Amino acid sequence: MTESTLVDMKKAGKKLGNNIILENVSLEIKKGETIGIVGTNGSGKTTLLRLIAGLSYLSEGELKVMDKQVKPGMMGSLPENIGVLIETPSFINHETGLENLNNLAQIRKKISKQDVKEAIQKVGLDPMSKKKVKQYSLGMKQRLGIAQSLMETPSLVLFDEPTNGLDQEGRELFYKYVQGLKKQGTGYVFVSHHEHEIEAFCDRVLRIENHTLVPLEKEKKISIQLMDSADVGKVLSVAPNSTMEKQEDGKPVMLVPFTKGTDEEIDNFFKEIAVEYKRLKRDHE
Ligand SMILES: Nc1ncnc2c1ncn2[C@@H]1O[C@H](COP(=O)(O)OP(=O)(O)OP(=O)(O)O)[C@@H](O)[C@H]1O
Repeated sequence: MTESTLVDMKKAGKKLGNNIILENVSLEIKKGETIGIVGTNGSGKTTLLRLIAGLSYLSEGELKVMDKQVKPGMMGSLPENIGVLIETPSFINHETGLENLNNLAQIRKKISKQDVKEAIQKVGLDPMSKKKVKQYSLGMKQRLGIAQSLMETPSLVLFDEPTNGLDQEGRELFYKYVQGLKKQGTGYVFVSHHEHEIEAFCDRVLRIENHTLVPLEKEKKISIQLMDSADVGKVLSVAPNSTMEKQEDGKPVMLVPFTKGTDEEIDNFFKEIAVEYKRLKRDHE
């Protein structure tokens, strides 16, 4: 554990009733790192996030979050600078988005009303809208939940399926916002079923298998040529570890990292972000 460690989980175990959910889980997250967690339904992904957030406690092992030991009875003395979006965000329905976030910002009094407005703008919502949250669509609520979790520039953010319900624009804005804070040192844990999205975006991806965390096999890169040069930004927004290689016939060639995946799955990933491309080769081929 060093000064730049945000999360230090050692040999952690979690039982719920008589069921073992997690066993022998060790995880270290450093400043500015994006960690992806994948796994089948019911494998324990949300449980892991809840443990790190201090919403639930280990049955075995040790957990430090920003140097504070997380253990039963410490509610209220948890590290304050954690942003959390776990499950559906809940807001006061008869208030506007701005009113909701202003009220929440009052709890810690870390940011100004102007900061709240800017966070709402960053997710593509209008802070001055008179719409009450009850009139929001699912995607709008999700955008507001993202603004809430990021508005105070937390050191660590825990995201459970953050892009659920987001359209293409929402996802691009989300990744841009996340990437901006990452550069300032914010660390992230992403839980998602969109494996390719998470693999392209995160620095490291781990899978929960047989109750424990297993790193996904070493990164591979595929070489692609974009049909439209304007799409470079789109690829970088969801796969920031990609690199621009060269131009061929005026069209950019990029290397995009994937940990695994069939050709069809990778095609679907690019379809989802609406990028037309031609496959050149995989670097491991
Ligand atoms: N209160 C509880 N008591 C007993 N078992 C529980 C309880 N809550 C959850 N579980 C069990 O814990 C396991 C892990 O649940 P969790 O929600 O962490 O999985 P997940 O990987 O996030 O699933 P999903 O992909 O469906 O969101 C599941 O098998 C679930 O049945």
